[in-house]
Amino acid sequence: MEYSNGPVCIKDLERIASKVMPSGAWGYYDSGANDEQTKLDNMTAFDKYRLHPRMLRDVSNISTATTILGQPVPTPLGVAPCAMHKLAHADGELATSRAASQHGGVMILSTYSTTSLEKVIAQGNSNMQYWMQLYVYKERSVSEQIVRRAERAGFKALVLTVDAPALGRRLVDARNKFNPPAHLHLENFIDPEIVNNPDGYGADLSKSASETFGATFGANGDQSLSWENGIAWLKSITKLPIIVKGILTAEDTRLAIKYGCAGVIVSNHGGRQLDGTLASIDALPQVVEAAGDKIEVYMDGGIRKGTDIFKALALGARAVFVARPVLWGLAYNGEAGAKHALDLLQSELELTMMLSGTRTIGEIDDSYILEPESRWVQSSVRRQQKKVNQLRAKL
Ligand SMILES: Cc1cc2nc3c(=O)[nH]c(=O)nc-3n(C[C@H](O)[C@H](O)[C@H](O)COP(=O)(O)O)c2cc1C
Ligand SMILES: CCCCCCC(=O)C(=O)O
Repeated sequence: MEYSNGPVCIKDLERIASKVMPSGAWGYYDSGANDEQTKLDNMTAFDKYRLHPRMLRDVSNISTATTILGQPVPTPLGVAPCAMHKLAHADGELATSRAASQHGGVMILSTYSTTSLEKVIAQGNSNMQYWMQLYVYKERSVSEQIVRRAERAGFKALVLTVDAPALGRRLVDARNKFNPPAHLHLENFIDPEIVNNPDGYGADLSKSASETFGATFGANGDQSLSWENGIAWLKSITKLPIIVKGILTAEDTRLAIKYGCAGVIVSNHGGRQLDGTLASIDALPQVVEAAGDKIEVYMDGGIRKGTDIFKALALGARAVFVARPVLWGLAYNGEAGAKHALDLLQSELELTMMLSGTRTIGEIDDSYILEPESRWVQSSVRRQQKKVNQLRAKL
């Protein structure tokens, strides 16, 4: 698809990626679980929160600088962990890492990266923090060695994904009988020192092609993982801060505090795991309230515009992460495309801040947002409904 001046929003990138990617890979990136209710809710739920901007403030200088885990970063916008960036572009995670470095902030690298963690972090600079995403395996030594490598390479935190004891049921992948192309490798498992049977972990994806890769995923993960045997174990083997990804409730937030986590990511895995949960943005307030000032709260899921980022920050997220938009950028034009996706979101955030009368991230709070139950939103909804009814009556 041709855009004379290039894609001007994330939706443009999505359309292009859907055209240029092979259908199996596109389906894998795009799909949510089951009816995809949660995947869709993640995006549409933002619409319920209306902005409540203030005028006539000096907005000649806007800064998106903030701190994450006590370290300064130029922006609260980061890259969520995604498996297999080489499905989008041959340069894969190297391109994403270079793009993210020009932009600054946090990049979370998936364990199921198609580029080794050492190569990915080598593309970074002082504007960047890299966090390593983990799944905990039955064979704990495999997880432990990934932790050791991440520590040696300079990753600043570990992100334990807790919403995937098994892969969600993604009907598109099932229909497509999707398996990644055989030439791709899950490079973090290609290390004879750490994994006795790298192919058992899908390292050589051609070897797992006879079964679905979801089965490969499920076979190794420790489904008995719990707060006691998982978080406490991880804390016993590393000094890196632990962030738990996939939290949707106040109850689990309190447990994350109890077990000494540094932060939680409010996430439903982009709607790819349990279909029917709350949209991330709707789950955020209860997590923020339970977290107080004890741990940092981040969120991902459905962010496609600068106003979405602003709304998440207003509801208490310290930072937000995007997955599919970056993959779409990568599919469009490798490193430049991934950077384009991040640049679009960053510039839209800056514009939203300016138009809302906020100059710093610290100024953005819930006074800039009207929650769905607010009487102003309700009366606007009622007025719209009345117009719809009048139009219907004329038909
Ligand atoms: C193709 C794809 C692969 C993903 N792989 C991982 C992964 O390896 N580990 C993980 O914790 N989350 C993974 N996720 C979930 C994302 O980190 C994130 O939670 C979610 O996609 C955010 O929603 P968004 O895509 O609407 O931005 C993946 C998501 C996608 C779309
Ligand atoms: C054997 C590779 C499985 C990768 C699963 C990654 C993931 O979390 C996803 O949502 O997809």
